[in-house]
Amino acid sequence: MTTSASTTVDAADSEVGRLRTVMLHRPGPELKRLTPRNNDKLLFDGVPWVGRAQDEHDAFAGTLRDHGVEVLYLADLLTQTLSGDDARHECVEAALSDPRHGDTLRDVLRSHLGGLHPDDLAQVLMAGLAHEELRSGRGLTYRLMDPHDFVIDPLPNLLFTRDSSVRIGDHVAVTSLAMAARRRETSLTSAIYRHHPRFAGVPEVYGPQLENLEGGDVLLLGPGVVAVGTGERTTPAGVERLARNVLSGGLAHTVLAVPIAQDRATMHLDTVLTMVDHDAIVMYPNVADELTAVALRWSGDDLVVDPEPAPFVEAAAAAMGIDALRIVETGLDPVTAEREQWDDGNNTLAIGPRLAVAYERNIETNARLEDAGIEVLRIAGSELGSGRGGPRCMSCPIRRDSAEPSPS
Ligand SMILES: NC(=[NH2+])NCCC[C@H](N)C(=O)O
Repeated sequence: MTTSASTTVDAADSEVGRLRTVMLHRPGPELKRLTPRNNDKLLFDGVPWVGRAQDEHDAFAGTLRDHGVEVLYLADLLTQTLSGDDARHECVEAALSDPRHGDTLRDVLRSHLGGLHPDDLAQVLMAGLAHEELRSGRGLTYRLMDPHDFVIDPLPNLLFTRDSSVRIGDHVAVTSLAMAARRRETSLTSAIYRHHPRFAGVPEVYGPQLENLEGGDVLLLGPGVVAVGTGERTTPAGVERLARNVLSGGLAHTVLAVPIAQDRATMHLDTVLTMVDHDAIVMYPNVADELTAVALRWSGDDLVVDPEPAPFVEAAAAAMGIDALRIVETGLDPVTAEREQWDDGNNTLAIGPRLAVAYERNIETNARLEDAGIEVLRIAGSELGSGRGGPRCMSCPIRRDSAEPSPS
């Protein structure tokens, strides 16, 4: 049996090593900005009941803490980070880089943000700023804006901390988000990793100015093996860049590029499969059965791309050095599977091998997980789920025990 090596450094080399520290974002005022007019643009499928979403999220965090996981909140880290001038400057300039502003409004905003206490600045950077909240607004842009417009757009998808940064080994990849509604998120995560003392000096293996790459597409299949989905969010160029950086830096020996359909239902690889044990995944058969993978490796000083794609499950097992991946299928019949996939039935968060957090509503998938020997910690997600994300994408592991067998 594989045992885990306990670690004291921030690192992760799998999706299932015992989870020690995680970064979450408790939904806040940015969710109150969602209306039927803007929810599509802001990538939510509805208008959540914010108080209930917070209760659900608190229960999620409570479940993690009950299992010994340290929970760090993005909002706290950001507020602490913003007490430094450099971080403040970076985050403010990122908010002001919106070409809609024009010079006059940008100057007004710069002086408004410059006067805010770190607590208030963090709130504005996360929840945005409505036209009517900027009392000092002036100039043509300001005058012609609709009173309902945002001078700074809110970031309701901060909730999905998995997407804006990923641990790969002891490095961090700050990603490059594809959708306009999310792009500014990485200015905040980037500032946290660069300037917060908790993360001082963490080596970076990717950055927000690079080709599109989102954390929901990145799966650490096991030590040395990284699968990266490419579809609606991560581009093939993003996979190639990450592979180059990860392989040349010795953080992995194989990267598997996994094409997925360019659909909302399958926006990230973690919507169709996630790991629940060292050698087991939960996956959506309607899609995942057809998945292929192209293996990338490093030879000498260049990327070597396998000439032929292989079925994903076979390529994954080969790269991981195991006979086969055990597969737990989403749902029951194809319709239940489709419903439970949509409700993030595959988007489970492993706290350790064979121990996973899942939305309670995915009854059939959870039953199948239990039949396969996976303990399921059920959480409510009726409101949280309206952003189309589950326990995995609402969590960014900072530290997991290594999945490598510990030396005996
Ligand atoms: N890794 C994930 N599955 N993330 C879900 C992100 C959902 C978010 N509303 C978006 O569209 O970006």
